[in-house]
Amino acid sequence: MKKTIAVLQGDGVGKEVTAGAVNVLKVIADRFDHEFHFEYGLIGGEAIDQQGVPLPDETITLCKNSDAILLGAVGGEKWNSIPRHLRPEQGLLKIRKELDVYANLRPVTVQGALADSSPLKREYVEGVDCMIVRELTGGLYFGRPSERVERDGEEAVVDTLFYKRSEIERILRSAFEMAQKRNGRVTSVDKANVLESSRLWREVAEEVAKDYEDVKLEHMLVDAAAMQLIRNPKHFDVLVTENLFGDILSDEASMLAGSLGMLPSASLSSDGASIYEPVHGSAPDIAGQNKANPIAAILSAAMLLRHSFDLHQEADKIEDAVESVLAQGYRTSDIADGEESVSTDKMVEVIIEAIQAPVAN
Ligand SMILES: NC(=O)c1ccc[n+]([C@@H]2O[C@H](COP(=O)([O-])OP(=O)(O)OC[C@H]3O[C@@H](n4cnc5c(N)ncnc54)[C@H](O)[C@@H]3O)[C@@H](O)[C@H]2O)c1
Ligand SMILES: CC(C)[C@H](C(=O)O)[C@@H](O)C(=O)O
Ligand SMILES: [Mg+2]
Repeated sequence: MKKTIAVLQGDGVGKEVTAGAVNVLKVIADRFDHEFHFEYGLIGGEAIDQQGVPLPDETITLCKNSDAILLGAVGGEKWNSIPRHLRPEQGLLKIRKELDVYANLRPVTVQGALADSSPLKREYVEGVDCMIVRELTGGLYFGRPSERVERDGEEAVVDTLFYKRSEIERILRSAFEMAQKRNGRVTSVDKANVLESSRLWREVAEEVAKDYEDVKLEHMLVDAAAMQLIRNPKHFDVLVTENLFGDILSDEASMLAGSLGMLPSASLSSDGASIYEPVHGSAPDIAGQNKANPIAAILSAAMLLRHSFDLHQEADKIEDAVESVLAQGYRTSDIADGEESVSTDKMVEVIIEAIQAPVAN
């Protein structure tokens, strides 16, 4: 198979972990006889430094002409004081919008070998297998106006939580379809006791549910969901929610898996290229130290193979390799529990060795 993959490494640890994921994909291409072309593009702080904008037009063109996009992370201290519309994060939001990748899948699975790395007890987290389906191109992040205003003679501010019915419906359909392939349960998370947007969300969820009789729908308020994720994480199969709630709940859920450095994601559009990126950010506190956990980025590459190229055996190979190195005891410092840890590069190296290892008969 011949494919072009756009690589947007971004800033901070984004560069380090994406380099690892690209190396893993090269090894997969070799082993399974595929041709992957990697084309690099600028995004985030690096793009601001080189071209004055967080998402140059060439990057958009590159992504639109590629079969899939592997992204690292954007942002960092250096760009924190520039105007908001020019910040690295705006580049990320813009590429998501340009490609219309509205369905952000964030699987939360707990590796058996890491069940003691979570702050929760092993019995609560072992066997957790939840799919967070986060709406990614609407809500508060994109609603207008979003600006400083003056009210009653003082400085004030307005952000807008805006959704069209069609935007709510399509993400809910993605969640129901996902549940059909999984364990048949959808938890729709909202704040319908307060927000009008959530009331419409709930109405649409009820309507959509009629088309999926094999799926059981429940509604949960977001504050309660945040609590249930800790109290009884195994309760969840597919958790679907709007943009901001999904952002927050997925970082929370990462602690079930032991670290934010473990969680991959896929951002899918209905047609066109999809984006694959770790859930975490540029981690300025550990950037440049060869310390970041590359597993979230590597598992994102596995999601790329599965969702964009239909290469399931290849994706399985990567996921099995990750599982096996963790079982052998390799840990980056975020999951080492104070025990001995390995560098980013070493973790990538052992994962690649596990991929290349001959299959036992
Ligand atoms: N998708 C993205 O590009 C993305 C996502 C989140 C945050 N950000 C940006 O990243 C910058 C830093 O944000 P933050 O510090 O709040 O969030 P962060 O996700 O970068 O880091 C939060 C914490 O998790 C740790 N961490 C993150 N990834 C890790 C990894 N792979 N291995 C080990 N530890 C890891 C960090 O060291 C830090 O302690 C900000 O500019 C923010 O806007 C970008
Ligand atoms: C950097 C930020 C805009 C982004 C988001 O909130 O979507 C990040 O937190 C994420 O989860 O990908
Ligand atoms: Mg986030």
